[in-house]
Amino acid sequence: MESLLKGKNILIMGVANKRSIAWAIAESLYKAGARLIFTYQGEKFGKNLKELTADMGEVLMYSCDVTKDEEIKDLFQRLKEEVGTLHGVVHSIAHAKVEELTGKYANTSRDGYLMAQNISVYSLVAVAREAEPLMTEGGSIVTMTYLGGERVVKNYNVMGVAKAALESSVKYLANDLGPNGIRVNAISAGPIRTLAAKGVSDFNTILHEIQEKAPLRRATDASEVGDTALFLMSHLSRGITGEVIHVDSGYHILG
Ligand SMILES: CCCCCCc1ccc(Oc2ccc(Oc3cccc(O)n3)cc2)c(O)c1
Repeated sequence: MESLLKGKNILIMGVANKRSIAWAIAESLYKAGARLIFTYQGEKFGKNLKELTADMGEVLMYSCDVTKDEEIKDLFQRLKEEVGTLHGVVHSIAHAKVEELTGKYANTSRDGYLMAQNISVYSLVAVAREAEPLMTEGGSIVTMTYLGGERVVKNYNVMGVAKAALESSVKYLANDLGPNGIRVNAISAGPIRTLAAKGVSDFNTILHEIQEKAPLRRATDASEVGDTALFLMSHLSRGITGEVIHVDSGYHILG
């Protein structure tokens, strides 16, 4: 596996700390020989990232607030100058108001709905648009989704509707970018105890349910998602685009 991604430049957006799914993906891609570039949002996560990547040698990292088109444009302009060709993008960014990740979905506010869509869905559209011109040798874009975007999962609410839109966006982006050899896919991960997961009510209930009922009778480990991302970034998945791959111990197959 140490050379599957040799010579590939891959951008990873969304590392907050060592428990982030984006960090587990970074570890898998790094072990496969990729050259990693990171974006972070806010000084705290920037500091965490500097510490996490200390023994990775030269690593480029940029601050990027994905709610600002100018920041996305500037990011890719700098990547064009400092990296040149991009072979992959990992998008692991989402947000919703924590008070709207509990109770009735019908109580979602207009600005809460728009914020969830803006950060969790539209950011991928803008990133894909700006990344395309740098992906001159083709490539792969991967984003993160969850079962709550396909069917009702209690409390997931406004984020579920955002993930439904994200999964549809993946298909439309796959169609747009396919002619240039750029694939666009999503990984639907089972619940993993991340900083973000702290914002979802009753997370522990769902995690327990999976350990009891999922075909593999265990929760998803972030390294499983990391390795699936490695597959999606590599030549091995060259025939796959517009797809959602479930890495969830099989839980999604149950009624
Ligand atoms: C009730 C569902 C239990 C399983 C949820 C699995 C999961 C865990 C984390 C996920 O990612 C986020 C990302 C941001 C997010 O919004 C947040 C998180 C923390 C604070 C905050 O103000 N908003 C909620 C979930 C996600 O999309 C899905």
